[in-house]
Amino acid sequence: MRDAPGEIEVERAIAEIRAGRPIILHENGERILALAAEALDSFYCESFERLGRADARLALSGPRLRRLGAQRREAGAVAMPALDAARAHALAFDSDARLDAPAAALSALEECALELMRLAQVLPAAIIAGAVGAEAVFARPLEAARANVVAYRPARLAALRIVSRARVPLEGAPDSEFVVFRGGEGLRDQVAIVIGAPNFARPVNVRLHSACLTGDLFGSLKCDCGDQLRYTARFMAENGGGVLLYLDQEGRGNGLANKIRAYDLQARGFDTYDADETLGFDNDQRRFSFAAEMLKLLGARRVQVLTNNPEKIDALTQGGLEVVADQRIMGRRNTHNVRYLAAKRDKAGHLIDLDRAPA
Ligand SMILES: Nc1nc2c(ncn2[C@@H]2O[C@H](COP(=O)(O)OP(=O)(O)OP(=O)(O)O)[C@@H](O)[C@H]2O)c(=O)[nH]1
Ligand SMILES: [Zn+2]
Repeated sequence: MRDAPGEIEVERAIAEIRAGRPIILHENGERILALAAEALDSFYCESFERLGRADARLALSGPRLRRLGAQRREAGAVAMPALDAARAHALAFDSDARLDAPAAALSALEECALELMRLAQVLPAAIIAGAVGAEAVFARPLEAARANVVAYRPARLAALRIVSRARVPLEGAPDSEFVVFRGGEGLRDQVAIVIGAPNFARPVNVRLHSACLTGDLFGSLKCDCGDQLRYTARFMAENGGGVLLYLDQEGRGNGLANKIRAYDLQARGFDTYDADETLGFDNDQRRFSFAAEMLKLLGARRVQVLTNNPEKIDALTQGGLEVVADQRIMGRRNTHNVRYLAAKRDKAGHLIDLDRAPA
């Protein structure tokens, strides 16, 4: 299957944003320059100045504006008549900053710029300016149509497909097959691990597991992910098989760099959700509809879900699967992760009974 031109354009725009270069977004003849706020440095300040206009704005997400003390709950933009990297960075991600100018509503193109920042997994804050004359100052900036950005997430869902599969024996689950999907969410492939020989005519054990490099791979003590992952594989191997989805949603969909930024804030006293909000993110960026599609592509219809997260159960039901049971799955509790687990229980409604977590 070949990607549509609109998707290719957005993928290139995402690569430009991640590389810290400005792009042009356009719709109906209106054109704006957008640059990730975290990429603004003295070079870009001078370049924007050479454009010769004082119309630059800093677009910020709703959570970030709330953190800065704004009254409005929606995303908004602050005027940046003289582009100043220190001020822009403070407003975009400094944990102590307060709003120093009023925030105005975003235009549709500015909203679109923030959506691209999220897709690119940089901080959701963008420097915006009119694009007139941009070609003379920046080396051929990439252009993307707003309509293509709007269509991108649904197109990625519809494009979900299996690209390869092979048997990979795992410790504790030697009869396992890795099935790799393209599409869905994030910047990389998705993985389904079919463990044993699940009988799809009966309710199948499933787990939706969002990637956690620190916990899954390195055994970080800050979360319970690694334990949950390994427990799931063993449980499925010993209980009639199952399907373990490993989803490219590092840091609740914020990406690894932003998760580590959040960890730095947590080291300074913020809990997991306050840290994300300080960086401009909602409690949870993840959507799980593509995970339901992966399960259906593998033949699952009725499922027993291993999770403490009610949103995953709702997403599978909404995605057309019949959830016949759900089962709690706890990693070990320790002094480093107990606050994280309690925050998930208290602020996000996860069904966590800390007294029953093994120490
Ligand atoms: N942003 C952010 N992400 C985190 C933090 N700690 C862990 N994560 C991410 O949170 C996600 C946890 O995903 P899952 O293991 O699927 O867990 P869950 O949504 O808690 O649900 P269940 O484990 O199924 O109950 C992973 O993407 C981790 O990388 C944190 O402090 N901040
Ligand atoms: Zn983790």
